[in-house]
Amino acid sequence: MTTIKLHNTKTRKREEFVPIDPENVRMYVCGPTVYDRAHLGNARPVIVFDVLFRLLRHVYGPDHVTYVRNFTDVDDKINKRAAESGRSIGEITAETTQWFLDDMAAVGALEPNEMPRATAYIPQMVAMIEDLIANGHAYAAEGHVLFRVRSYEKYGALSGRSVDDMIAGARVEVAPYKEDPMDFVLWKPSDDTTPGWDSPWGRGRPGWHIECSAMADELLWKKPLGEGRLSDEAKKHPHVFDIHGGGLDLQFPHHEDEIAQSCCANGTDEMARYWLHNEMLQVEGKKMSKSLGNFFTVRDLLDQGVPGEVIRFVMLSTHYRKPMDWTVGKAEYGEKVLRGWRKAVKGVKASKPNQEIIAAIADDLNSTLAISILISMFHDIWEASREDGVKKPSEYTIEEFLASAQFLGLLTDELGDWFAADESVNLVNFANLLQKLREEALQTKDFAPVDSLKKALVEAGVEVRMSKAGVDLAPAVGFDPAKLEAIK
Ligand SMILES: Nc1ncnc2c1ncn2[C@@H]1O[C@H](COP(=O)(O)OP(=O)(O)OP(=O)(O)O)[C@@H](O)[C@H]1O
Ligand SMILES: [Zn+2]
Repeated sequence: MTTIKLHNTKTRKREEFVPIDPENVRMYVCGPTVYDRAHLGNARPVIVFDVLFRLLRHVYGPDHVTYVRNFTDVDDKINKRAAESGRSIGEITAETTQWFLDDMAAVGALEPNEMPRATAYIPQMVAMIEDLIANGHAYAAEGHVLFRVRSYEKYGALSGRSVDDMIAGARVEVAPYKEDPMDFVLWKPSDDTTPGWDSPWGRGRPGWHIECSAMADELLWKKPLGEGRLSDEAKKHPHVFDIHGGGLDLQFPHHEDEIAQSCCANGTDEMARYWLHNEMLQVEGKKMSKSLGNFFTVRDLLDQGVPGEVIRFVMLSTHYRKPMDWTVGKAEYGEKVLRGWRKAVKGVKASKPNQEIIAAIADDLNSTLAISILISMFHDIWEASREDGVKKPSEYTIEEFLASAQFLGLLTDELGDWFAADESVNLVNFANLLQKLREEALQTKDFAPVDSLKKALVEAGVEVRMSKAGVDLAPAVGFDPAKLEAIK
């Protein structure tokens, strides 16, 4: 069996991944707050953990992996958006959730097994908060319930920092009902204008962190246990699951708070075995984020004609624990490479992925290495097929190359529409027309019609080569068949 190694934030070490129950590998990743289109940064954890999901399914079998990613559909940012736009909260969250699913499918992410919405798990959150109050880790005050951070001595272990250091670096809200400024909200009161649910502390709504603790426990522990799916070994580690993921920006406070809530409510000494954090997608050295306003959405790029497959390729080219920038140059390069690959695998049936690719991903998700192996595999196969007499045999097959790319979620049928659209356009007619105009121009000495057609073709992303031998047209980077339609 393939050995998987993962960098565990908790120990700050690369460790061999050993699941609690290999028949039921369990992973939770924090999902989006649904009030706006996903920006490109939001797509990074989705793609990173999709690669891990594919690896786990490959190693343990697709029926033996449970991946849960939530939708935060109760949050003050959503309330604010609803108030500003005059639309209902339900309408905004339903629309944004669907946008997110469409945009993430466009970059080739498989859907997780469970995608719980926070508002469907309020009773579980209330029950967990009641447990925390009962065992002294939380207290109710003025309609709020707060987690007593100083009551959990391991608080801060994930980040490796002391509580005092963290307070110094964070914006903690001081409020009269708090025993300590560091204490965080588990429940807060709602007025008539904000969504609320009845609770032992009056009508209110949950704080952000509690939802992940409650939903992870419900879907990764209680549900599989109830269905009789967990092994005896797994039952020896109640409430604990294998992998918890998210962006590095969530490490503190969100993940520290999740750990504190889960461990204190469940009486465990860990929430998850392995904690993985992706680094940030940046814009000029700063995290791309909605609050900073320095973002563009995945949909913006798709609308500009950047194929979702190219976005995926560019993301995979940088290791998940390194910050990265999006550049036009990277997208152009990705499109060029993918166009060449897609041309070569037309009609090819995938066989089995190459072991080197799997080994690269199993080594702390080294997708950068996996992409460079794919590039050299392709080059090797191409060299072997040259018809200039200098053939050298390739150790790879094109079927294996295709399976290896598909293992990374590239060259799949689902992501192939952009290339099919390229292919369906017959450039020969344009080449003939250009040739005809050129011949006429040589007689009339009026080259304006030639120049104007050439300009329109270049604007549509067509590479135009004119020589004595004739006219040669080929799709280039940014090729947009829709613009060709307009020329007709
Ligand atoms: N620039 C980024 N690069 C990589 N991951 C990111 C980036 N921004 C957000 N994420 C991740 O996307 C997911 C959803 O984050 P969230 O909805 O809080 O977005 P956000 O842009 O950070 O919002 P805000 O600025 O309003 O806090 C989280 O897992 C988060 O870690
Ligand atoms: Zn979370």
